[in-house]
Amino acid sequence: MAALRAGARIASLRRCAAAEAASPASWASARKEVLAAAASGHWRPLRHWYAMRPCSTVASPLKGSQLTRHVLMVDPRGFRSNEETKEDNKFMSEVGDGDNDIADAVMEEWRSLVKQLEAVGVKVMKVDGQGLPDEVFPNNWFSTHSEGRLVLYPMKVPSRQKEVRQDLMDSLRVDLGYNRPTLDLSGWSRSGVALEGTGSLVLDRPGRVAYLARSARADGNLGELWAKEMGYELIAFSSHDRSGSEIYHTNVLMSVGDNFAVICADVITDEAEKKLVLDSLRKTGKLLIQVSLEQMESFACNCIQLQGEKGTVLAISTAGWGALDDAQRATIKGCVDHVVTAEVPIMERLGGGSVRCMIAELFPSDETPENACSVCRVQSEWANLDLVLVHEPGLEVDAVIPWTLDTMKVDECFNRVELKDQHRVFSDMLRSRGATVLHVRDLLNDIAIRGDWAKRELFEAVWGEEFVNMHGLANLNVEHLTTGHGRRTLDFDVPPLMNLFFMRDPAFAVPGGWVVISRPYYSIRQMESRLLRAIFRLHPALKDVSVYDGLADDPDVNIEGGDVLVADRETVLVGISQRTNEAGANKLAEFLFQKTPVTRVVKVFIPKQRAFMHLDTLFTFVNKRVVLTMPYFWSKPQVYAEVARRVNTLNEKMGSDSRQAAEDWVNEPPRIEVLEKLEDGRTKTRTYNQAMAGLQAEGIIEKALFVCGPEGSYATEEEHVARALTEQWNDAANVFCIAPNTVIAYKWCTRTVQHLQDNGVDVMMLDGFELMKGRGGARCMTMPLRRSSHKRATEVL
Ligand SMILES: NC(=[NH2+])NCCC[C@H](N)C(=O)O
Repeated sequence: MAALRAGARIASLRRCAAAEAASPASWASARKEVLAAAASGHWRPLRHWYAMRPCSTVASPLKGSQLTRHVLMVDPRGFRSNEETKEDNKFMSEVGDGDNDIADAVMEEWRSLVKQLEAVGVKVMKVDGQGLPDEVFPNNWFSTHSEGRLVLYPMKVPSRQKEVRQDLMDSLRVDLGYNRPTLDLSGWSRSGVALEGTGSLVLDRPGRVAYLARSARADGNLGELWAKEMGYELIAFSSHDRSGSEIYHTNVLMSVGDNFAVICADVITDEAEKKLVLDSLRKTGKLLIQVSLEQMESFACNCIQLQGEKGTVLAISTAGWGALDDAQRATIKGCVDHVVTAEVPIMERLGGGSVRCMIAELFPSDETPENACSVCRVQSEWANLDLVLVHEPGLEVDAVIPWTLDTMKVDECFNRVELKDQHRVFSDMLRSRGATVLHVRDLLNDIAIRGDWAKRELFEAVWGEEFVNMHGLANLNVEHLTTGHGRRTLDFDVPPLMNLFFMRDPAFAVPGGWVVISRPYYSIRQMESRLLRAIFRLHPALKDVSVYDGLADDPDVNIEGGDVLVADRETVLVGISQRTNEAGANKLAEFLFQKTPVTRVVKVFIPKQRAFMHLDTLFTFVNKRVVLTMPYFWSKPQVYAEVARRVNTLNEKMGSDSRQAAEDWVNEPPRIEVLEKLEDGRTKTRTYNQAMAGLQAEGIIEKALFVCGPEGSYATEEEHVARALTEQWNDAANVFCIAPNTVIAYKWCTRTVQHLQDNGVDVMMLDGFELMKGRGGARCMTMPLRRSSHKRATEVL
């Protein structure tokens, strides 16, 4: 599926590129917009990419090595002097004719460099070129990082943008164990902003410093974004060659090894900037080898230090090495174990790049899959919350009037201001224990701000191509994706997503790093799932998350996240309820057994009533194997039947015709059915008519706490159930476990809160009077994306 998606994405990017080429005006305005955003410091994508940086294993200073033994090189089968790059690459001195001879000769230069590197024990991954003129310089479009990350870069000219190879990246991601989201900056090229990989950025990896000579190929603002995202300090400066032009790539004027740096400081004309660069190199312990302008022009700085089998290696061209004087060469020899000098004169003259440019370093991930912190990792309902997605209710609330309550699936009209405020307090609570909180609205803006092509893709994914064409992209506003689209009050072409703040339901994370897209029961909620699917597909920091959308379009299936509880890494509970049917649960089980570590799916059959619309309205975890649920619900459903009968009598006496299906509690009591995946791939089923006893026998729960207090604490069981039904209606059972034994609960559910506290549960109380009118609690309002198993500092102390 990932490959398919990448294919579709590339196709649509091409479409957009073509559209932009056809309309230079919109291209120019997009560029202006982006640069204005850059200048004003509004880097929206940055904020979220940065926030999404996994918190426990962020690259720390002095982590990792400067040198690698693994490199990737692309053969120059399509090599030719590129008119497009010649414009600002002053190192290209000729344009070739006699193309055939050149191609052979350049291939020979490349092969002999590969051989020489291999001879000293550098491992070279050789990749067949696709026939593009400059693809022998792959270090410009991607870089790899031992923190488990790949970065893709925007190239200045169209012929070079084509070098970006998704297929290659997909296999590198697997082979080198990169389990963090790819930082894909390549889309910026559409806005005319370039940053050409380790051509533009010369990295001191352990020192976390990135040097950047500003040029048309090295945008300072984008460099800044890169540095923030990757945890580096950026040192940007201007440079000028002898004709006064900017030097096109930083890596032709400097090279940083692990203990030395070669640099032509004369080209840094601003004295303060020059001092900054040299001081930084000295401060980070580099022995400086300063070279002249002439030496730089012979590619003396376009060299790279690598790790060989028997010590470190400097790879440099014969021209570069030859241009150095004896003293400089002696100093370098004192810093490295071997020097490899490669004969690459044609490449240098016609390509304007030398040895360093041809080598893309591969830094395998130094994180094991187990401790790696990918974006999506949910293996329980209780581990510390790291990353969570929410939606703050906005103007969609205006669609709720007394006459639309049923359609909107809420039970009261809201006070808009209070509703928002209460949700903000909720987000703050989530943050207060260290979680990063993502908002749907921000993610949508992150996508759309990348350019019209991205906005189009987003609207087409959610509202369909026809709708977008009919209204015109310019008339569509990202805000409307949540608030609905209509011409007049309450006359909607697409409905407002009033229930989107119950983020739990439209999609849900399961073990194995997957997000599953739901298929909601009511059509008013189905658009929410489409929106979530688009976000996971298009947001740059989420698009590496594996998404299963096989349920989303299946008309036989109903499933909502409120019914799905991750008991542990191998066990998922699925409520069979008003909103989720057996077809949904079975198909989910099939997927989980095939693609994830889950081996047990427990179907929990509950009454199909609005009050218990999802399993999580009456059953949530507060800690490992500890749950909060309704009293007598699982063990003595006849108590509910009795309360229902009394209510029916009362209603009848009072002349009301409202009735409860009392006998259903006796005829179809809650029960569970366990599907287990066997070693041979087949599935075994066990049924327990006593659900609670079954969950205990399966080792899924050890202890239960009850809404409104412990069982046996009221004069009669009926009284307890009557009290509990009232608090449960206001989501007393729908608590959100933010860390082991720590939950967020509505403060109005006083009896339940008291009982939790009596049992040592840390309860964060939320004033949710408006929120609960929507008939959902704290768990309903969250979509956890990552929970970590490590202990937080506060727990260890
Ligand atoms: N996971 C939950 N319990 N979500 C509650 C959703 C409430 C929402 N008003 C609905 O009826 O759909």
